[in-house]
Amino acid sequence: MVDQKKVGVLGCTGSVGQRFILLLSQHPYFKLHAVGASSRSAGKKYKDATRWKQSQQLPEEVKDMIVQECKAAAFAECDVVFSGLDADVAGEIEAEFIKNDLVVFSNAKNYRRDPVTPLMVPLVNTNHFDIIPHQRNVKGLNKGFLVTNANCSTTGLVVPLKALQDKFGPLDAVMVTTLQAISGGGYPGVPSMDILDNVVPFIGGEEEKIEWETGKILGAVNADATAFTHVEQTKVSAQCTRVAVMDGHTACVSVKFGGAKPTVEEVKAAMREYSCESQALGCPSAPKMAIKVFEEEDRPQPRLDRDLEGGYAVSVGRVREDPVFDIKFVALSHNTVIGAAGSSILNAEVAVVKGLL
Ligand SMILES: NC(=O)C1=CN([C@@H]2O[C@H](COP(=O)(O)OP(=O)(O)OC[C@H]3O[C@@H](n4cnc5c(N)ncnc54)[C@H](OP(=O)(O)O)[C@@H]3O)[C@@H](O)[C@H]2O)C=CC1
Ligand SMILES: N[C@@H](CC(=O)OP(=O)(O)O)C(=O)O
Repeated sequence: MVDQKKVGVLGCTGSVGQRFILLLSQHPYFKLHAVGASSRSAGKKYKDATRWKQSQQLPEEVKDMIVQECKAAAFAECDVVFSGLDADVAGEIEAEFIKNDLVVFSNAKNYRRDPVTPLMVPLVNTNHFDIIPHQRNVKGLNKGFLVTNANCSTTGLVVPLKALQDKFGPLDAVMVTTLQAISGGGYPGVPSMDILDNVVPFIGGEEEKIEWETGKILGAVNADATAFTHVEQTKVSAQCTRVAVMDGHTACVSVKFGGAKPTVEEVKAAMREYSCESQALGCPSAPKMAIKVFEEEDRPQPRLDRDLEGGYAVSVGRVREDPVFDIKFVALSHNTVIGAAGSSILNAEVAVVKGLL
């Protein structure tokens, strides 16, 4: 039995913020204590500040919470602060929280490349928590620390890649084409007249994030836990598109192995058997199966499969030989659960079990 920790949510009114509110309602480790957003929302009751866009009801206990300005003083009692802030403001606001020795789990891109900050996908690299004592030294922190989670498309990609890397060694090349849901752009997101009856073949900065973040996430922490060693061998090429799907990012992936090419059945088995630390630690949100491998020739599909394991698992299907690369497959992940808020929450659960909180 874990003593419930008081948690805050920054950016509580947004697409990711709303998902935090839902996932934290009735959470065994965490109790929502404070919520923050911009000065447009501050001072209002949550139910009046937010345009609730989730298919589940707004939890009763959150409706009348007063939205705070995103200042550390208003969150001083929180054991953990989850950030779903717009990247334009996340850098400065999260820095102020860290300076005040708070624990921040961020969804924003601002500190993902920081050399002492983990870029963590909870189904892949929770061992990167090992750097936290060093981060505290570098930043002069006592109990606070900062962990970021990855870009949502990167998240859905690196889970199957990690299963393959663990089993068959470092990969040589990965080519990925994404079909990304509109909720990935926040609310109100892409105008309806741009996305209906259409595919938009550009998401600013997305391809570069996938190509860079993969190497840090699949990499290691060095021997004295002071730096991350990126995987340099695996070259990643990404093309990203926005499609008229509400939630759930699809990725069409081709892989070239560094060593001998495994069979399709060996690849499927490696993914089915893959397990990770957040599962081994018994974290409440960890999926039973990190990767669900479909045999049906027309799966996974966002509408049918995005909520598998509450959105915390990655679905893979159509595993087959690639005549140019070695193997190709389709992966699907829920962009606001395992791709965003759920990732932060599961990372924080691991931190609780590891005694970092
Ligand atoms: N959506 C997704 O699938 C994913 C998103 N992310 C990242 O998560 C973050 C949030 O994304 P998303 O929820 O989609 O974005 P939204 O645009 O839906 O929400 C942004 C939030 O930031 C708040 N905000 C804006 N300006 C300020 C300010 N000046 N001070 C304080 N708060 C402010 C907004 O509050 P208000 O309502 O008051 O304006 C709102 O709560 C981004 O950094 C995004 O890149 C990461 C992975 C996936
Ligand atoms: N760009 C992603 C969501 C996102 O905000 O990503 P990031 O946190 O890497 O900026 C999408 O459009 O689906």
